[in-house]
Amino acid sequence: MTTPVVQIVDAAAYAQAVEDAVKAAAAYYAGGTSTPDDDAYDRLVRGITAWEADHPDQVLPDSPTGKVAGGAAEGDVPHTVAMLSLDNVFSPEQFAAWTASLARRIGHETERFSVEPKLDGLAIAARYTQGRLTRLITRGDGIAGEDVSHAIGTIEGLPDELAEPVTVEVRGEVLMTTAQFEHANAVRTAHGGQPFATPRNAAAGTLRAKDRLYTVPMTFFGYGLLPLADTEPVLAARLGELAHSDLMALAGELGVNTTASTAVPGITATTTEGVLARVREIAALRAELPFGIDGIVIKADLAADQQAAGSGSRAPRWAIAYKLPAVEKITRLLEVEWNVGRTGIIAPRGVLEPVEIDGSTITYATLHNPADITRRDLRLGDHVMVHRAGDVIPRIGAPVAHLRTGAEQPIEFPQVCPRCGSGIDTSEERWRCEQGRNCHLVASLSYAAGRDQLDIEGLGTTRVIQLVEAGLVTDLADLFALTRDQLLSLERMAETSSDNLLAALAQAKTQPLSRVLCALGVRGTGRSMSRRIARHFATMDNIRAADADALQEVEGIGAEKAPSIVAELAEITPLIDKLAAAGVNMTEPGATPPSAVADNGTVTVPAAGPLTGMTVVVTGAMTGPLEQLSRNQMNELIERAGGRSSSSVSKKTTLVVAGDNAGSKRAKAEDLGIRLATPDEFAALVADYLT
Ligand SMILES: NC(=O)c1ccc[n+]([C@@H]2O[C@H](COP(=O)([O-])OP(=O)(O)OC[C@H]3O[C@@H](n4cnc5c(N)ncnc54)[C@H](O)[C@@H]3O)[C@@H](O)[C@H]2O)c1
Ligand SMILES: [Zn+2]
Repeated sequence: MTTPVVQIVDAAAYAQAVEDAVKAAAAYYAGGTSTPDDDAYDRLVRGITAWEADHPDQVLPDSPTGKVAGGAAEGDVPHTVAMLSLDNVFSPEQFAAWTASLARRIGHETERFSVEPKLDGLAIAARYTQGRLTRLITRGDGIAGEDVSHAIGTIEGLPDELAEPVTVEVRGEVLMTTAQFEHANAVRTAHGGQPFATPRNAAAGTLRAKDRLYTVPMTFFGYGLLPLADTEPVLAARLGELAHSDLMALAGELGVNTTASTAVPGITATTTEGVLARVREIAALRAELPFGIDGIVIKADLAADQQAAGSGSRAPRWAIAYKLPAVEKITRLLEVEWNVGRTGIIAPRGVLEPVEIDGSTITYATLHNPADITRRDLRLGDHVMVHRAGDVIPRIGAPVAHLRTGAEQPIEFPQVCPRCGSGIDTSEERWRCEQGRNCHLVASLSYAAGRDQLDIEGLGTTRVIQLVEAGLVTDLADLFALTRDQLLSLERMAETSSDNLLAALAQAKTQPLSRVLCALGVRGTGRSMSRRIARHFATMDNIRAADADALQEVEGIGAEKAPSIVAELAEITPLIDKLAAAGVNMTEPGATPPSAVADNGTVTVPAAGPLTGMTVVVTGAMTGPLEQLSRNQMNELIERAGGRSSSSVSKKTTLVVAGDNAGSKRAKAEDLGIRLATPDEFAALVADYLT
């Protein structure tokens, strides 16, 4: 997982890159929001490193290379022992090379390794005087850090008082757990602040903030224990001799939180294989951890090995970070979709400008709920931090506010259920369709009653909801069993409307098979596909008898769609039977089944109509005898007359029916020299088929 470098071409570009990197690092360590994502920063630093390797005499003093915190952080409290960064490896091979170089340096194989998660927060030194926590210092530039003692009392796992009155320095990571991060952003935005983009960013910003009106908790994990100047000499000597794993046990006994309290406790291993096995285990658990990790830290466990290895100016030689792929990237939020779940939960989903995270391209990410969108102050067009760990659904974090251009648009929340049109219950953070589990039923009944399906006048969504809520209808077929008395028992249902609805239902039973099929809502069978299937098979029995191969004879049904249509039709067999029993028409007028081979061996060919062999496109407003026809009805008419309907003009088009205000389709037909007809001319052509 080595990201490509930024190519630096000349000294000016190099100077600019150094300036950019120092600026980014300064913001990064101070908890600012204006940082690039880590991959982008690392690419920049690799570019700087590469250029410096070729131009060693032109290295700028500000350069981030070879420095702790990229040279950007500072402070005025000197550290007892330098607080360093870590070098990285990215693969088992690189790790093996590191262990080999360590063995050469110390003159023998490393006897024992400690393996711990690399917590993704920021390093801190906590000084205890006779057991009391007196001072908190950031890592700073490694030599001196900033005093952040004001944060004492807000960091879980870092007790005010140790179990023993010892004078020691505890080092470790301050971070925000996922829950603490959510809480911090809620509190921050409630106080009018911008939400933090990442938990790391939130921890850095919170730790350094002095005069906040509110406090938000963070968590500490210790990974170092060392003596201070006035530590009692026996203890000081002991701390200098203990193995890292023993120091961690001691820290735990003193009351300091360590990784021992997590699902990925630090362990020791004596072989490279043992270390790598643990690396894999921790990587596999990463997505489930309640805090972020960005790798695994491997240390020579024994004090003697550490001393023999020594340290460089930026990192110790006895420890290494085995980096895991970045799980956070910045990309743009393009759109928000609202999906209704099985139980009626209406969940927003963000559509992203595609971004690659850990080897997969991410185009969607969850946004939880409307309150969350408001809390994060997200807008369409925003640059957002996207987080994806393992197989978990990617999440959208906060917007990167300083990248706003002013063209961002507010995200619109739905006013009615986007699936069935009912009201929305907004009393909880997770919005829900008022129909709950019935939402799907209401939506499918409303769809079936629609103009292009069974065209049942008087059966709009409101009426469907009424029927469903009264328990009168539990599926499509129940509609046809409704009685006058039942309808009259409903509110706002007078005699006339009841009779009208019954008449409309009776009429719906006579609709052609294509519309009945469409009304069933089988995936992949919209209006025109339903017509093609119905014309091809002529009867519902034939359709149901068809296997996937037979279905593929219908134009537009491929190897992928066919089996799913077959399976879905099989699933709704009882419903289809119930509809047939209720008297719903199951044949397509004028169509002949494909294998209608007569006894004498001749195949019955469907009667040719005036449009046989033609592909017809309708555009503009219809007038005259065609005025009342919807686009769907026009297409039905074309197909009844033997033609093929299409919605776009191409070289294959044979006729374009162009009504008033016909636009680009007409122009294209003229360009291609395709025959044009007015609505009246067309009506005359298909007069026999107009019903
Ligand atoms: N996005 C940006 O603009 C930006 C700017 C600067 C740095 N960065 C990122 O920061 C990283 C470099 O930062 P760094 O110098 O803090 O180094 P680092 O985070 O890669 O590694 C060193 C740190 O690991 C931490 N750590 C966690 N668990 C540990 C454990 N068990 N034992 C010991 N240490 C442990 C300590 O805080 C230590 O200081 C780079 O990966 C870079 O991408 C990003
Ligand atoms: Zn609904």
